[in-house]
Parts: sequence; structure tokens; C-alpha cells
Amino acid sequence: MGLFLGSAHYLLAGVVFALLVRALLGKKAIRRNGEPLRNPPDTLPLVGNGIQFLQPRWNLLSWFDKCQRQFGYETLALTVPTLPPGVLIHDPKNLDYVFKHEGLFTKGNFVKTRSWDLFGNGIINADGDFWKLQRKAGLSFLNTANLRVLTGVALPQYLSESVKELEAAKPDQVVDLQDVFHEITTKLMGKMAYNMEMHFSSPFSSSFDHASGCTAQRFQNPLYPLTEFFFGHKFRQSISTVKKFGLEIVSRAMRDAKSISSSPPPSTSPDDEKLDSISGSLIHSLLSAIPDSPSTVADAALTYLSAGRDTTGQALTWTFYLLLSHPEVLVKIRDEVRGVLAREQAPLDTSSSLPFSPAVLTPLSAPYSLAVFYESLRLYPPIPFEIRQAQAATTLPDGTFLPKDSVLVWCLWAMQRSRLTWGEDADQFRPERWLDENGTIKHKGAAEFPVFYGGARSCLGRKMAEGIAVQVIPVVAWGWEFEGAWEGGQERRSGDSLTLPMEGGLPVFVRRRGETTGR
Ligand code: HEM
Repeated sequence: MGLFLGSAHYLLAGVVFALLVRALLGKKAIRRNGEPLRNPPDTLPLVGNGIQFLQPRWNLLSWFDKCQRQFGYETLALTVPTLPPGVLIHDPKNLDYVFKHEGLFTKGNFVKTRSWDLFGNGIINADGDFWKLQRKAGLSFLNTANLRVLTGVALPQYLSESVKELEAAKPDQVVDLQDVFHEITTKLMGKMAYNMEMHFSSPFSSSFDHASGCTAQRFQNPLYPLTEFFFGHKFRQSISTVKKFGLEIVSRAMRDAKSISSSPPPSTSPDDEKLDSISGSLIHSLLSAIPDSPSTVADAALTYLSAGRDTTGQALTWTFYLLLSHPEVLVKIRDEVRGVLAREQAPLDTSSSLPFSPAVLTPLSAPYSLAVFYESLRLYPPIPFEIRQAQAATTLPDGTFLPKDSVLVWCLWAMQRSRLTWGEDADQFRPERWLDENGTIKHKGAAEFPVFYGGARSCLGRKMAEGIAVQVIPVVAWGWEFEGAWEGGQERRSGDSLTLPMEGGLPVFVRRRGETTGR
């Protein structure tokens, strides 16, 4: 169900809600140095910025960007009937303060009530002991030894299976690259985290996507309990499919644990043995950390799945979208591959679906490819904006006073396009900005490049995502040529979702490159 801009009932309810909240919190207003904050562009009397929040998310992202372009680092008042009084921050100093005071700025009831049905007690929603237990389980899943199996065994195997679809494509056949990338990340997470063979095209995935879209709309529609009561049948069905799947992961893991202790698995090839030895490591850590609550373990497992699979698959999709219009970057990626293969004395393999063994590609050996990934994450952050709620009154470094319960919003989409932070060419896709004169990666702090969040709750899977990207991007860029296959050539957009999936996927025509095959 869409969001209807002209829906008078939304607006009316929004106005009433805004007035009530203001009446309750008005006494302790948000101020900077005693003065009220300026309003963002297009602010209206009574409804404030509510109209922007009712629009499809793609338009909302553009509006956030407009705010940043007009006001630079200035913190602005945000008045949205669906939100308690709040601010829109742009200044990295303020964001740094948020990251350093994780206990003060939490998701709060506002976010949790909206994402509860989908994520329950999963790590994204959890605080306190539940969060610590899940974070610990995640850290042990993402340890160095497991990451080595990921890049040395699991990823080459799944990458090789997935590129067969590219290999088999006829010249006039359309391939959806987003599906190809999602299939790789789904298989990886399924096997390594849960010891399950999972595919992107399963009913679980479409249910999860639908539930994620509806959950995202809850942040914009103040009447969601009412509209879902009447029109939420599909949403409820999707949630039920997703939850059932979560419990299936848990009961499978419990069965696995029993069968492994009674009879060890038959020995296979050394690579399979390595992969089998770590498979299911996340779900087993979660089960031993939270032995009494299968439903919490299921929530945790689903949250990890979404955090790891969707973000990385989507980031790769936007990367290739950018590469389609930047052939000069493709040339440099291929130059880098040539250099790595020569240094490692790794041969081209014309007999298999993979043009060479991807295990030689690491963030250290392929810094240009990593820079391409970062540059794509800068322009298309998989989690494009964040909301936190102040748990006590506080003052931001720029002097903005926030009463308890104020909402803080920052839009990565806008901040990562700021000319103040990224220079005059901030809108351009230029991977070189990430490299120093020796071709080594220049790191940016989390407050300026918050794509993996920052502080105590920063992304646990950053290394995993980077390890995947520096293999997938060069292998696919080396092996195949692509051409966009969508009508009209307009920009691709993301639909309503908690992350940034490309609406309609990334349809392309594919051709194997001559350099790979010797043809
Ligand atoms: C390009 C890929 C990725 C991006 C851009 C990304 C981004 C983020 C962001 C912004 C957050 C904070 C979300 C919030 O609390 O609102 C986060 C948290 C998290 N991410 Fe990632 N992520 C990526 C890949 C991964 C992967 C591969 C995993 C592996 C399983 C993962 C696991 C997690 C977990 C467990 C958290 C929650 C951390 C906590 O609350 O302590 N992420 N990620």
C-alpha cells in the first residue's frame, strides 16, 4: 500500500499528534545558545516537515540532501507529526558525540515499537544483556579464522556457482545483477551462519522484503496501526512466514548439534571440511548464549541475516550501476587485477566459470577495488538514514540543547554528499579520493563516513563485507562486459525498505570478455 500525499486523514491525525506532543514537551524546547533552531526548507505551519515524511523514501532522501546543501553543517529543527520534537544533524562533530555516547542515544521506543514485529529482540533492536550476548556471538562468528574460510573457500565456491548465470546468458537475454549478488550473499550467510542451503528466490526472501517495506512505512505513516488493521493482511502473512523461517533455522541447528555429537560428518574434500567445520557457527553461538528462548535466537538469526545479506548484496548492485556509466573505472579495476595476478603468479583459468582464483584478492592486495566499493557506499549507503532518541537531556557539541526524548535524525545519503566534508566534487563517483599518492587506502572516521555506524554499536560485519566486495567486484568486472537493459535509461531508484534495494533490480545484457577466454 502506498503513501498518499493528499490523504487528508493522515494530515489531520498528524496535526493533532504534533500539537499534543508539542503541548507535552513544549516547556523544554530544543534551543541552540538560547535561540530556537532554524527550520529546513519547505517547512509548513502546523504540519512542519510532515509532508516530506509522507512521500516515497526516494523523495525524502532528496529532501534531506537539499537541507544539507542549503544549510551545511547547521543543525535544523525537525517537526514531523510522526516524531517527537527533534533535530536533523549534519555536523560530523555532533555525530561523533552520538557515537561516543551510545547509552544516551538509543533507538528508543519510537524505533523499537515500529520494528518490533520484524526484528523482535534481534541485535538491531536489543539493548543491555540481550545486545551483549548477541554481539559476543557475532564477534565469535566473524573471527579471523572464519573470515579466512569465507574468502578462501566459501566465497570462491558461491561466486563460481553464481557467475555461471552470467556465463550462460545469451546476448539478448536480460540478467538481473541484483539477484546474482543477493544469491551470493544469501548462500554465504545461509551456509556459514546457519549451515543451511539458502537461496535468494525462496518465499522467505520475498516475505522478508515485503515486511521490510511495510516496516519502513511505519516510520512515515502516523496511522499505521489503523491502516494495517484494515489493509495489513499481506504484511501479517509475511511476518508469519519470516518468523516461521527463523524458528526453522533454530530447530535445524538444534538437530544438527545432536547429530554432530552422535556421529561425526563423513569426510569430504579438504575445502569442504574447512567450510563444514565453521558452518552454522553463528546459530550455535547464539543457541549457547541464549539457551532458554528459541524465539529470541530466531529473532537474532533473522536480524543477522538481514544485516549481512541485504546490505552487502545491495551495495554490490549500486557499485555495478555506477560502473555501467564509468568505463574508465572498470579499466582501472582490470589493471589492478592484472597487477595482482602478476605479483601472485596466479594464472588465468580459461576452463572454469571463474576467470582466476579470487582468493588472491584481499583489501590489502586490491586497494583500488576497495576504493570503488567505498565510493559506491558513500553515494548509495545501504542504510540511508538513522533515527535515535535522547534518553536524557543533553547538549550537542555545536551548542544544541536537546530535552529528554528528543529525536535525532541523520541522513547518510545527504551527509556523504556534503561538499564541506568531501570537496566540490562530492557528487561525482571518484574512487581515487580514497587513495593516497602510494595507492594506499585513506581511511575516514565514522563521523564523516558513518556507513558502517560508529562507536560501540558499529557494524560487526564490515570486514566480511569488504572481503566479499574485493573479490566479487574485480572478478565480475574482469570477466564480463555489461550494458544496461532498462527502458529509457532513467536513473535507478530504491523503493521503500529499511535498506536500499534497487527497485526492479539491475537488468543488464552480459558478454564474456575476450581477455578472459583468450578469444
Ligand atoms: C556493505 C555492507 C554493510 C553495511 C553498509 C552495514 C551497515 C551497518 C550499519 C549502518 C549498522 C548500524 C545499524 C543500526 O543499528 O541502525 C550495522 C549494524 C550491524 N551490522 Fe552491518 N553492514 C554491512 C554488512 C554487514 C555484514 C556482512 C554483517 C554480517 C553478519 C553485518 C552485521 C551487522 C550487525 C550484527 C550489526 C548490529 C551491531 C550492533 O548493534 O551491535 N553487517 N551495519
